Amino acid sequence: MTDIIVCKFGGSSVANSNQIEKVRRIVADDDQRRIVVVSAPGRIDSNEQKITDHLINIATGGAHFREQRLNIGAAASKEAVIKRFSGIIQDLGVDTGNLLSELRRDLETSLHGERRIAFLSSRGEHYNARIIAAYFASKHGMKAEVKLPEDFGFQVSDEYLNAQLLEPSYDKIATLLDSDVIAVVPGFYGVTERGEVAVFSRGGSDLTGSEIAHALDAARYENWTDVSGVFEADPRLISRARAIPRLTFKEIRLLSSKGFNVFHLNAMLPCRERKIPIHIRNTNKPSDPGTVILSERVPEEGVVGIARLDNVAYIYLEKDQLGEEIGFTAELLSIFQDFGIQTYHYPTDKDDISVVVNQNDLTGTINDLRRRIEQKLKPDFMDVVYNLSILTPVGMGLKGNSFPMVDALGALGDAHIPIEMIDQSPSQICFHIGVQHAVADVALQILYDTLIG
Ligand SMILES: Nc1ncnc2c1ncn2[C@@H]1O[C@H](COP(=O)(O)OP(=O)(O)O)[C@@H](O)[C@H]1O
Ligand SMILES: N[C@@H](CC(=O)OP(=O)(O)O)C(=O)O
Repeated sequence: MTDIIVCKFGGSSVANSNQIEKVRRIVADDDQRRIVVVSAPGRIDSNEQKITDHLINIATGGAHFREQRLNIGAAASKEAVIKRFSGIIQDLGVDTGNLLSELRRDLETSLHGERRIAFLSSRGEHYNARIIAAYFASKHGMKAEVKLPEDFGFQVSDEYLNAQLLEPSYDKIATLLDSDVIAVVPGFYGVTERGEVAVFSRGGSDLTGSEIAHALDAARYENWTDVSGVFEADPRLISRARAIPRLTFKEIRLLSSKGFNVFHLNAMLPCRERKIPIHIRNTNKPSDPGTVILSERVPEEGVVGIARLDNVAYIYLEKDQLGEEIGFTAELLSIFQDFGIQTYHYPTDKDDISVVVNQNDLTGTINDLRRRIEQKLKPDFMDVVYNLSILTPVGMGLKGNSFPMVDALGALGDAHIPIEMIDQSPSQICFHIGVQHAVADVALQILYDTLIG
């Protein structure tokens, strides 16, 4: 293990010059903080959009915001991106040469399809890292340099919008420590073998930081955001929720995959492999203790957090003895795979099965999907149920302890909340309760009060 700390600052921490100054102070405060991964500027306030969303909107000719029913065209997004970066440069008072003309040129790229979306959506991180490194170095005499993925060889697969890091990158990442400068690295993107830009899935700067921590065998991976750690429930939904002091890698994996969007669900994997603690901290309150994520902890409670996933649908099939038909489930799941639809659970019984999915993935494909299932598997009955929310209590203390599950169902029953689905995870450290979206707020509140509050 080295004594290096890898820090990642999320979009909210680098959204404007005030935030960037807070980042500079945090980095300067500990000389072990040698790697600084930065995101694109995030929201300054809730009616602003993230720069990455503006960039995707430019790439898609305005379709990205149209899908979210936002009336912001591609030209307006272009203006917003340029305005935000020129504002940051001006407010920081830093000389960035012809960086803004480079940005304008990049926004006019002639790339098409996924390559276009990947390239444009990476520009937020790319330009922010260059500006932040210039600010660190020129204004305060810090020894800092930008290290771009295309220069040091952060190589990824050519799945342009869902890239994976390639093995040779690990040796290249190690070269970041060749000199004693602080390396400012843009998160979220890498380059393919052919030198094209490919991005991780959304929120993927967390992954950049985690992969770098892994490659350098860092002492710690600090993930700086705008909340004081991982909360027991989304703090926007449960105002009483508190930061969780300690979580295991397994617990954060389950919470992130079931709706906590504070930390990318795959970002714990590279750290887990080398037992590198992850520390989630608040850029606006650096003295708050935050949440530490590690290999093991002694649970003092049953449930440590409750995640919520909205926009869930399931496809339900009935066919006599399908549960005995070897290969039925495999064939059904391969149809979803052919349509590029990720499946979450597939509870099965003797004569029926349901497949749980993100309902946005069914937009535009559901009719073709149904047709293909009918042709291939000839079910007796098929139905699609939309607008569910899945609530997932998680905690190491649930293993072998069914009381919280009983309490949860009892409390929802007392409140006459209809339950659409129940499922216990094979690990026994979480269970899922599906309810109609319309009652999800009340149901989450009841579960919080019963299991944690
Ligand atoms: N359980 C949770 N604990 C903490 N934050 C959560 C949780 N669930 C959702 N969030 C939201 O995640 C946000 C932080 O994630 P994100 O917006 O990706 O930050 P960043 O811009 O730092 O990458 C918080 O502001 C909070 O609204
Ligand atoms: N900017 C990218 C990657 C990222 O990780 O952003 P953030 O740190 O703001 O979640 C996105 O919006 O998806």
